[in-house]
Parts: sequence; structure tokens; C-alpha cells
Amino acid sequence: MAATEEASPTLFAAQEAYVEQKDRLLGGLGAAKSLISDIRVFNKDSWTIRYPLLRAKSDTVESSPKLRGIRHYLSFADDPSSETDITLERSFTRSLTLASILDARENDGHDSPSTSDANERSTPDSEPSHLQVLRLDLNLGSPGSSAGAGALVSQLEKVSIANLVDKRIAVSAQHIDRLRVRVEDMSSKVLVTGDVNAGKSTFVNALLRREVMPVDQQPCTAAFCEVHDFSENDNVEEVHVVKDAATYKIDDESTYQRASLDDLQSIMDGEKNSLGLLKLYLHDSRPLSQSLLNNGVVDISLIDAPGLNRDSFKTTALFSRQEEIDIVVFVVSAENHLTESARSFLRTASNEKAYLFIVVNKFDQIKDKEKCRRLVLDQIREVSPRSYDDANDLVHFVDSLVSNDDPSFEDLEASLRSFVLVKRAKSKLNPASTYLSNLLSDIELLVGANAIVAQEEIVRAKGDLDTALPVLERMKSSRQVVEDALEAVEEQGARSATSKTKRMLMDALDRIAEGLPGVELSSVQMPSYPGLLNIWDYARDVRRALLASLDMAVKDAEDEARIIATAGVQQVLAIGEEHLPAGVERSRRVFMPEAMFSTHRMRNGKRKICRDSIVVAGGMLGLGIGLATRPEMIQPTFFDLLDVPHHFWVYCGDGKENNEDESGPSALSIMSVGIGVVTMIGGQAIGIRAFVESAVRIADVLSHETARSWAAPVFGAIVMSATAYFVLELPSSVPRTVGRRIRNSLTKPESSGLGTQEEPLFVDAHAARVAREARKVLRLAAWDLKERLRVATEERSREVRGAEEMERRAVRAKEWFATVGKRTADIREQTGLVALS
Ligand SMILES: Nc1nc2c(ncn2[C@@H]2O[C@H](COP(=O)(O)OP(=O)(O)OP(=O)(O)O)[C@@H](O)[C@H]2O)c(=O)[nH]1
Repeated sequence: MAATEEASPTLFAAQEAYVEQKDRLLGGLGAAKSLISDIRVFNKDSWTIRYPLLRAKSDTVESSPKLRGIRHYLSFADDPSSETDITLERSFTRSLTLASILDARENDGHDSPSTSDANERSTPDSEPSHLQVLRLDLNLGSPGSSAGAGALVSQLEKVSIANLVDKRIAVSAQHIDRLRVRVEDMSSKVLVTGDVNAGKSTFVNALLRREVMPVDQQPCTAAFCEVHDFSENDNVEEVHVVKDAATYKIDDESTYQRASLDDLQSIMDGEKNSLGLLKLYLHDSRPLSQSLLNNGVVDISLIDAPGLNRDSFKTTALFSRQEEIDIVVFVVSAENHLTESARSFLRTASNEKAYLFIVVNKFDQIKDKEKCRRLVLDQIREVSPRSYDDANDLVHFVDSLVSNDDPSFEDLEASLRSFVLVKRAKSKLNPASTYLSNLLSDIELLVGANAIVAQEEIVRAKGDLDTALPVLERMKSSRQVVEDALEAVEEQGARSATSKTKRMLMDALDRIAEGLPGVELSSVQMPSYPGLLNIWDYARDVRRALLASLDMAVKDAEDEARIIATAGVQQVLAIGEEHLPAGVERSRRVFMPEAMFSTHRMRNGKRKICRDSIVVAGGMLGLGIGLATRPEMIQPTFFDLLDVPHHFWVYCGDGKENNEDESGPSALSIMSVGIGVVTMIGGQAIGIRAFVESAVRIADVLSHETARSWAAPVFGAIVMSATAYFVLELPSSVPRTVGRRIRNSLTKPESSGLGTQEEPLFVDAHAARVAREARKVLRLAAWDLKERLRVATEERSREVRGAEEMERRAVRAKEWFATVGKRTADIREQTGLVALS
């Protein structure tokens, strides 16, 4: 722009102020853009932004007369039903505070610089409660309402809404870019439009003080003619017939066609109905202080638009809405007043454009000027109250044909120049600063609401940690205790199952050795003696009965183990009850003692023999339950009737017997029968052993014929008596003999260095088996509890980690939101938005 110093001091000062404000605003827009791009990153990486909904509380004023702000209910689009009571600052920043915090401050006697009279406390309804620039069109209905659209939107996930917010912010960033271009643009556009034939071209010519635009009684302006100072075109006066308004560049000749100003009329004729764009570069020879185009301050362009008719109305309305149009000058013919299309256009334009001039042209043609003025002003009041209120500056009644001599026209020109040049800061910068202010308010509302969410999350996370951490610590520290306790239960159970089984089976064997059933209360009946002829069968029946009673003893021992296991399982449950935290599901396993020692297990609905659970008492050694059904065990032997080895060892040995094989009578054994009988009788019944031994010794000493002669019959008599006694004793001796032999067969002789020691193999094998089964049950119960404890510990650990992460995230977010609040305040200060608003 040339020769600024030639411009008037007022304009120069205005220009300086404008440049300063422009630079501040540009800085603010840049900072806001970087801020919202940071918010987008934060939304994506660190925090899912929640979209706030505010609902004013109707009872605010009455309930809290001292409050500075307006009480609202805050909820979120993803959860509209849960509302928090908050206070919205009444200042332009619209920051949020939790109502309870503010209440507390108020109660503390914290003085607020606020409003005590009802007028200043505007009603809740008049407060801006929602976002403006970043507003999402969610069709929410009224927040807090459970029915309708509000409820529907609650289905939307947080993430989807955060994505919508992100998109809205992206749109805002693009808008900021456009605003920056506009603020940086030193030009100012004045759109002249109006009804067909209202005299728009005449008016533009009058402003230019040149007959440039074709003027005709017939509608003649068919294109938008944009008039610039020729200094923008290297001081060449010419017309650029623009091919596409969006791509026009003055230094790119392919985007337009050059033409002479003299050809304008023919171009217009050729452009009829095309609504194209013509760029006119003109030289205004008037001094800077008078010229509009060449004013020394701003690059102004005047746009002569086609008259509003059916074809052009929409285009012109769109054109006037463009951001680069600073001022709309609407030309009305005084003869026609405001036509319907004029009213419609003005209504829209006055809502959108801050500055709207209305030029009532051809006023010279009006006879009753006052009446006309009144009529037109009435019409204006109806369609554009703002223009009516400021009618002195904004509504002008002129005669464009005789502009030079018309004071009204000079007045209009002065107003227009003042608006374009002096008040340019407002006309040019206001849309940007208003947008920036709204954006900052929205950001403050957004981060304020999200900071409240973060605060709530911190409190919730702390609460969760307070609950979960001690439980976790307790569980961790009790882990060893539990394991030790479970091991003790298992060991104790196995030990008592072993000892109990051993004792029971030893007792049973002892009883059997006495010829009695192995268990006292036994359903096993000892067979009755059938007579000497059936002695063999008797021995077998006795054997079977004793073995069956032994089987019963084993079963009893198993039952005892079941009781021990049941008690152990109860102990395990009690340990679980003591150490598992509340809320952790207890074991649902039901212990069925009867399933212990089972030979079969149901698996997949099929009967499956489980190898390790086949109970063959004594395991590999072939002893145990089922003894009474095993042929080799039932089969009696000769020694069941007369246990020669037993007696032999009892009387001739060192008092201990060996486990003889049962290979049947040998020569030695048969030979010893007599002696056995004698010794048995002597030892157990008559007590004449000493006598016989003495007699033999005496006979030996005497070696006398007579002695031999009387000794033979004596011995014969003795043997006879003994045999008779033996036969008579059989019913009671067979069970003892059989029992003893069974016991012997179920025990294993073992030699130690100092002598022989018999280990009850049968007993040990069963004790080990029963203990193993009991241990299995207890180990399973213990494993189940340990597993529960492990899973519960892991769950608590996860909860704790989750709560810690939530707290960390929320603390970080809260801090970050605070920095955003500071940044918005800085931007406001930097751009002087307080002054602008
Ligand atoms: N008496 C009088 N006639 C005027 C005035 N302004 C314009 N005219 C006449 O009105 C007619 C139309 O003027 P234009 O300037 O072509 O009107 P326009 O609004 O540009 O017409 P279109 O662009 O075709 O819509 C011409 O004959 C002008 O001479 C005025 O202030 N007084």
C-alpha cells in the first residue's frame, strides 16, 4: 500500500491499531490451533474425551444466592442419565467447578466478587449451557431425560463420541486456517446488491466517480463485477474475465481472459444469465482521503452484483455469505420500496453480516419523501432491526445519478469509508475473534468437564486401591501360611490314616491268629464244626470266614480313612474360609467319601477302569480285599489241621517260628506228627511233658528189659489218649491254626543283624494304600484352595494394577487439563479477547 503517510491521521492511527490487533489475533489463532491439535493427540493417545452436556438447574437462584456461577447438572453424551452438580462460571471463560467445592468455599466464608442482585444473576436459561463451536449434533433431546433420544444416545460408546469430538476439532482447525488467511488478507470487500434495476451499477459508478459499469433501464448486470484499484494489476486498467472464481490468480493468466474496460458492455451482454465473475482494475485519480478504492490504508474492492431475480437470488445470497465480504450494501429503489425478494435477502443477511448498509436509491424521484422514508424504515425495522436501530449510519436515502452534488450521498460515502477503514478492525477481525473466543470457551468447558471426570476417577481409583491393596497384601502374606497349613493337614491326614489302618489291621490279624474273626462286630459267621469226616471242608470254611473277616477289617480301615479325609477336607475349607477374601467364589467341589477307594471312575459317560485305583489289597503282593474269594488263599492244607512247624519251633526252637512253605507233608513232618501230638498235648492241655521226658530218660538210664515191657503199653496208652484229645480239640484248634497260618502268610519275615523281625507286609501295604488315597483327597482339596487363592491373588493384583494405572492416567490428565486451562487464558490475554468481546 503506497503513501500511507498521506492518509489522514485518523486513518493512520486506525491502521496501526488494526495491524497490532491483527498480529495478536493471528498469534492467538496459531496458539489455538496448536492447542486443539494437542487436544486431538491427547484424545487419541491418553484420554478418551467425554462430551459434556449441561442442564441448567431451575432452582439455582433461590437455593444459592451467594454463588458466583450458575448451577448446572453435568452429564456426558455417553452416559446422559448420571448427572453431577456443577457450577458454571458466569464469565466468558465458562469454566466448570464442582458445586460441592464451591459450596464448601462459600461456607468457609470465602468472599466472592459476585452478584447479589437478581438482575446480575441472569436466569439459568439465558446462560450458554452447551458447546458452540465444538458442538456435536447428536440429537440428544434433553439431557437427564430417560426416554427418547437422550436414552438412545446413551448407547453410543465413549470412543465413538470421542471420535466425533475429534472430527469436530479437525473441522475447527480447518476453519482457523481459513480465518487466518482472512485476517492476514489486507483487502476488504464491499458487496453491492439489491433488486433488479434499483440502480446498483449507477451507485457503484457514483462511488468510483466514473461511468464504468453499464447502466441500463433493462436488467443489464449479468455477472459479479469486482472492482479493484489498478495498483493491484501493475497499474493497468483492464478487465479479467475469470473462468473459475475459486482458482483465479492474478499472476496466472490461464485462470482468466484479459479484456478492455471499453468491452465491458459487450462482455456483460455475452455473460447474460451466466452469473460469472469479472475483475475490473481501475484507476481512481481522486486523493487518498476521498477515494474508496485508493485510500492508502486497505485494499478495497467493490462488487457490483446482478439484481436479485429468480436466477440470481440464490447465488447472490451465497456470495454475500462468503467470509471475505466485510460489508453488504443493499440498494433499494425508493420507487418500489422493499420488494419481497429484498425483504427475504435482508432478513438473512442481517443475521449473518455484522455490517449491512441499506441505500434507498432514486430518492429524487419521490415526491412525498417523508412518507417514503417512513414506509421504508418501517419495512427495515421489520426485516433488520439492527439496521433500523442504527439507521443514521446504516440507512441512506440518495440519488446516485447526481451524487456529486448530493449531501446525502457524501454522508453515505463518509459512513461507508468510516465503516470500511476506521472500524475495519471490527468488521475484519470480529468474526475471527468471536470464533476464537467461542472456541476457547468450548475448550474450557470441554477440559473442565473432563477434569471433573479425571478427578472422579482419581477418587474412585484411590477408593479401589484402599480396598484392594490391603486385601492383596494380606493374601500375599498369608500364602505361605496357607501352604504350610495345607501341608500340615495333608501330612496329618496321611499319618493318621496310616496309623489307624495299621492298628486296625494288626488287631484284626491278632484276632485271626486267635481263631476269631478279624473284626469284632462282624457279619462274618464262623462255620460250625461238621465232624471229623468233614474236617477238610471245615478247614476251608474257617479259612474263608477268617479271610472274609480280614477283608471286612480292611474295609473298616478304609471307612476310617474316609472319616479322616472328610475331617481333613473340612479343615481345608476352614483354611479357605479364613484366607480367601470376601467375594471370591468358594470351592464348589463336593467331597464324596464313598468315591474313595473306588475301582471305577466315570469318565465321558463310559466306565473306565483306572489302573491305579484297582484295589488289590497289598497291591503288587496280591494281598488284601478279596482274600476270601481267591482260590489259592481259600484252599486248606494239611498244616491247617496240624501246624507241625509251629509246634516244632515253639517247643524245639528258640520260640520263634519261620514261615514255612506249604508243600505238603514231608517225611520229616510225618515223622514228627507223633512227637508233635505229644508235645502239643503236653504243652497245651495236660502238662505231662515233663513226665514223659522223665520217663524216657529213666527208661534210657535203666535200659532194662522190664522197663521196656511196661513202657510200651504206657506210651501206647498215652498216644491213644493224645490222639483222642487231638481229635476232640480239632473244632477249636483248626480256627487258631488256620488263623495263625493266615497271619503268617500275610507277614514277611525279614532278617536283621541281631535276629529275625517280622514286618506285617499286608498291614504296611494297606496302610500305604489307604494313606495314599487319603492324601490324594486332601491334596486335591488343597490344590483347589491354592488355585483359588492364586487366581484371587492374580485378580486382586490385576485390580490393583488397573486402579494404579487409572489413577496415574487420571492424575496426568487432570494436570494436563489444568495446563490447557492456562493456555486458553494466555491466548485470551495475548489476543485481548476480553476487550474485543
Ligand atoms: N432518477 C434516478 N434514476 C436512477 C438512479 N439510479 C439509477 N437510475 C436509473 O435506473 C436505471 C437502472 O440503473 P442501473 O444502475 O442499471 O440499475 P441496476 O440495479 O444496476 O440494474 P441491474 O444491474 O440490471 O439490475 C438506469 O436507467 C438509471 O439511469 C437515481 O438515483 N435516480
